[in-house]
Amino acid sequence: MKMLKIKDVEIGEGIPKVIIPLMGTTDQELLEELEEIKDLKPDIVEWRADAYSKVEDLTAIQSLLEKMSSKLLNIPLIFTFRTHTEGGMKEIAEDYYLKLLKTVIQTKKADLVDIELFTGETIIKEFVALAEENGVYIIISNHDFQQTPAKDEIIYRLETMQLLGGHISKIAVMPKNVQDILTLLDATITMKNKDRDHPLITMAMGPLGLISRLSGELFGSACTFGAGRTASAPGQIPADDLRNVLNIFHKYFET
Ligand SMILES: O=C1C[C@@](O)(C(=O)O)C[C@@H](O)[C@@H]1O
Repeated sequence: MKMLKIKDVEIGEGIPKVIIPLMGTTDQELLEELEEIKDLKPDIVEWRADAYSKVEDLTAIQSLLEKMSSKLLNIPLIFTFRTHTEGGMKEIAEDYYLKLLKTVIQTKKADLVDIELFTGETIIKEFVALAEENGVYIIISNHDFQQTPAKDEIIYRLETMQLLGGHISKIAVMPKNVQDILTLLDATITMKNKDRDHPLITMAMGPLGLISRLSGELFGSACTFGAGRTASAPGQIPADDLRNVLNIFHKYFET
């Protein structure tokens, strides 16, 4: 897996990088939350803007992004609006979703922007080109809160993300039993062994899926989400517990 270096963070190399989500709803809450999570030493911070009360105000988004990026300094920032159909907190029109992502990319204040695979191939390719012009990286993502697709389907989605030019591919699935976790891990290791040129992030959500959030160094998931003030998905454990396990794993792990 080729490594992607964003600021000083080497994604796809060594210990999986810990991403802490910001889930505040107001400017004040978000800025306080940001200070709080900085103490947890995140490798990367994700702003889950679908939780933000003023997400439909582009000027408010731009000004908050500026404040966040100036406070985060060398910590990369991901901008994510998780759509309602993929588990997000707010429903917005598709046109606005696209306008929002475009505005964020053009501010150049987020290092990475998340776009969902089902947005459509043509649009995604346009966003990848726009991001590259602006020095921003694209995570193409997919979330299944109902089930775990078959291994071939998971691989197909991750490969499609790569073919569309995304810089990182991410899939989150919901396991119904232990076998589903093996399916997700099997798809992940299969993709890792293809040795394509960009990092993957995979996870099984909910309490059953916890092992997938801890074992990325072995199976090939380059980043893992840990909760700061509030978890952004079921199954996320506190970031400091997560880091402890990742460190123990890394200490005794030999490639
Ligand atoms: O895509 C993801 C992964 C995630 O859903 C998780 O399961 O940790 C959490 C989200 O905030 C993030 O955008």
